[in-house]
Amino acid sequence: MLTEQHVTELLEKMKDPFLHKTFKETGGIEEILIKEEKNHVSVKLAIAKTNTAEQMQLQQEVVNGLKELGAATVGLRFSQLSEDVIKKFQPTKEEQPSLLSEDSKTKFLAIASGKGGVGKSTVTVNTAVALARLGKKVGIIDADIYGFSVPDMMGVEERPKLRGNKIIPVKRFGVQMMSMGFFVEDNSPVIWRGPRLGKMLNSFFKEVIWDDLDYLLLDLPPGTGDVALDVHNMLPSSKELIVTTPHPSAAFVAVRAGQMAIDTDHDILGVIENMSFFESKVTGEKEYVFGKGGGDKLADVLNTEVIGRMSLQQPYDEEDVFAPSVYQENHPNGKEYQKIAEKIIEEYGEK
Ligand SMILES: Nc1ncnc2c1ncn2[C@@H]1O[C@H](COP(=O)(O)OP(=O)(O)OP(=O)(O)O)[C@@H](O)[C@H]1O
Repeated sequence: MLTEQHVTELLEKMKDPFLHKTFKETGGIEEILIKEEKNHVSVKLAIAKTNTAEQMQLQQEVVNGLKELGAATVGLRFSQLSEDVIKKFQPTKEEQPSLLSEDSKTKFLAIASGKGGVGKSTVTVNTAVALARLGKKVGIIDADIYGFSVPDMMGVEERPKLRGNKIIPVKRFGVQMMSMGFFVEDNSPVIWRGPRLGKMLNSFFKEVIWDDLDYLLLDLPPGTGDVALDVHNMLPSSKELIVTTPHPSAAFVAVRAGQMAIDTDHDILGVIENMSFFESKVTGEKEYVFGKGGGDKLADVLNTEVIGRMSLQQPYDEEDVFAPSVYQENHPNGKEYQKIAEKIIEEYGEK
């Protein structure tokens, strides 16, 4: 059984990534909480610089270490070590400014679902485009590494360019994006396992020249399996949108995705009910093809609200613009996404 002593022993040996001193030396272990019934460990560590790429690396190390000790889920928070302690150990090198650096103003928003096919990637892409339409600088990381679809949905055929050994993201409709899809040939399957996967995701944060982002949206892998959990644990602190269809069984599995967000210390910003209804073009009548109430039920259980309901409808066909999943601004779903984007901006306290 996992005990506080085991966790302490593990953490005391690990090092602060900037001071290169163990947490035993820096006194950086601030809190260890174990929920025995769920096999969940919550840890708070003080480090010399928070919200950096180094923090992510450490985050991964801590999570892997705790899982090896037997934890099923891990909640990890970081805080700032006091100036006095930092001075005592004198940092060795200056860190480069990055997306995850202290002065970064980028807000993270992850999009999750209980199962595949409910429209999680469609929601990611359209929420990003809607934020960009409101003048925000937006990026997407397609963290659904095995099931990447963002470039395809946005009709992107070009690949990112390199500057030195850094990658410049591809941009369309004002949205910068990075996806595993750019690095595989001919749509072949990705057969990587955990560590390499983690490295790839890490490099999407560290080795990409993101252009001054206001928002970075992350399309998470569907479900609540190992990959989804690993990705959750690797992400910096972020808010989440949970996507479901109105069908009761879809909403039921989505509860678990919501629970995973909570267990990994991510706030749930709201639920999006996709494919809520079909509206007849002829009579304007709504038909509830997949049933009713799934989104409300899910929001209820997760103590949040439904912030958007999308009709079952494809974007309009356009002759000169190819982007199979991007709704136009005047499309009913496009308008609904604008409302969601406004709500997000409000939630992040920008208005
Ligand atoms: N509101 C909608 N109306 C019509 N089709 C939709 C709608 N939302 C999504 N779709 C279609 O449903 C399919 C699945 O959507 P999407 O790929 O976004 O789901 P997903 O949850 O991300 O799936 P996965 O996680 O398995 O990749 C796509 O073909 C998409 O175009």
